[in-house]
Amino acid sequence: MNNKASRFDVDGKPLGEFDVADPYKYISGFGGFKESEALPDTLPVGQNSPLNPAHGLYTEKFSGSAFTAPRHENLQTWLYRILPSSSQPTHKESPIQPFDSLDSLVFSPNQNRWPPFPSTITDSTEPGQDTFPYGLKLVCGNGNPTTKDGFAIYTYGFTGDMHEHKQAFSSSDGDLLILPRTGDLNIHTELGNLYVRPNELVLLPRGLKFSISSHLSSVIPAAGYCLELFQGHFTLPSLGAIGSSGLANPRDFLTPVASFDSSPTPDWTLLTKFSQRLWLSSKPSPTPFNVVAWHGSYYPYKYALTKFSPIGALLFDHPDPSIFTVLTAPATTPGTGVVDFAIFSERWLVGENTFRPPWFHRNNMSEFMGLLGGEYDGKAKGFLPGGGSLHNCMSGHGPDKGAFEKEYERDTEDAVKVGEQGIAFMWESERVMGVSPWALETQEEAYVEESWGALERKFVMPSGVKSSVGFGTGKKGDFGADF
Ligand SMILES: O=C(O)Cc1cc(O)ccc1O
Ligand SMILES: [Fe+2]
Repeated sequence: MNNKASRFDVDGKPLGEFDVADPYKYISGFGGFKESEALPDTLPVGQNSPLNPAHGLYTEKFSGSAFTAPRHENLQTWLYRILPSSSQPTHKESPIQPFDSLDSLVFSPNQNRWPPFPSTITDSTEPGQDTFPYGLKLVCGNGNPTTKDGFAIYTYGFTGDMHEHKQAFSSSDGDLLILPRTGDLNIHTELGNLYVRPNELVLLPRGLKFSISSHLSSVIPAAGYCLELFQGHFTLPSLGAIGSSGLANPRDFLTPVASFDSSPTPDWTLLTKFSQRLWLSSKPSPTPFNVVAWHGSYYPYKYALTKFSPIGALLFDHPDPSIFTVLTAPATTPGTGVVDFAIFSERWLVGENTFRPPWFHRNNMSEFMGLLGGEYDGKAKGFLPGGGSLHNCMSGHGPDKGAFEKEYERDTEDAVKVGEQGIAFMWESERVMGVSPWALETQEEAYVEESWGALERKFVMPSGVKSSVGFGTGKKGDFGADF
């Protein structure tokens, strides 16, 4: 495995000179019970809510599921903190509302493609209104956070520093899955700190307060993709016949260790996304990053996509993209995702007598795709790093003419390495996706025509066969069944 695909600026040039080592410590492993304490002897022994918690801390429960959820889906964490969340100031609705409403989504059978999304989203010049929460822009989705139903897909871009402005953000609407494309994310959370680079994912669960800065933002804006999951949580896919390892291996998921700020000064602003609206703390709050120790099963994590171990066809035919599933958020229909997250990363294509790029297809599931760098082997032209595409339920798509012709003319069976320069990803859903008015305006009008309009007929009728085999005029007596 190499890490060539690790870092790119907005034009796709490697960013090596800005490389910074991840300064934080993590606990490894996907899911399950974890514990961490920033001060020794903080976690209670043999119980959760002792009469007098260590060091004069308060006990607070933080849950990601109903108390009564089945054990394997039950997500609860105990926090031992300097002050509980209830002591933080109440909220008032923000005069600035950065989040476009899901009520205005437009549903269309047409295919969509976007050129690179802008890396500066907010045009506000007010101090503090150029940070991550203000830089989220709704692209598409389906659902409603008040009924914990569905998801939303955003592009983001920001230059402001939440740490500097002492802003802590949380979404009560859902879990945030962030894929940075440019700019490292230095993230402080209630449960500890994460350093997330392009080609890594970070999952910040519903309700977790966090603050993001990007040390590169003075050079280039931090930009990327974000999915907010209103319904359930992501989990690793079952591997079935693959066996017990491969794809995203559980040990490569990293959760931060506890880390806290003991400052009593009330100089923080709490920003809360609640029912698609932004709320601000009614008065300055002391830091929410005051959790000294925690234990439980509800926490943030990060994962380097370059650690994904792809599994594929070794002899012939192109398999379904579900073999590249990193994480899945299960729907109620068994085997189906509210959102499946798949990646097309560095891998060898080896199929013999096989059209190796994706086939032409139209699917029951709807597919949003993005590109974190380089090229996607399914497209020759126009699908660019930082851009996106949406192929909704039953919308025909597949390789563009360039990719199709190149493969059709291939006269060698040599194995080919693809995905070395960057990773394409797909958020696939059982839901039909609606597109925001902003995204409709910024999409490329000529996408379909440019990609597939010039596909040539290659059909050759075998000699001696009538031109309407089996297909009559429909008029009386002409059923066409005369071949
Ligand atoms: O549309 C796409 O490019 C995504 C995709 C990839 C693939 O290998 C098979 C099916 C599919 O939808
Ligand atoms: Fe597809």
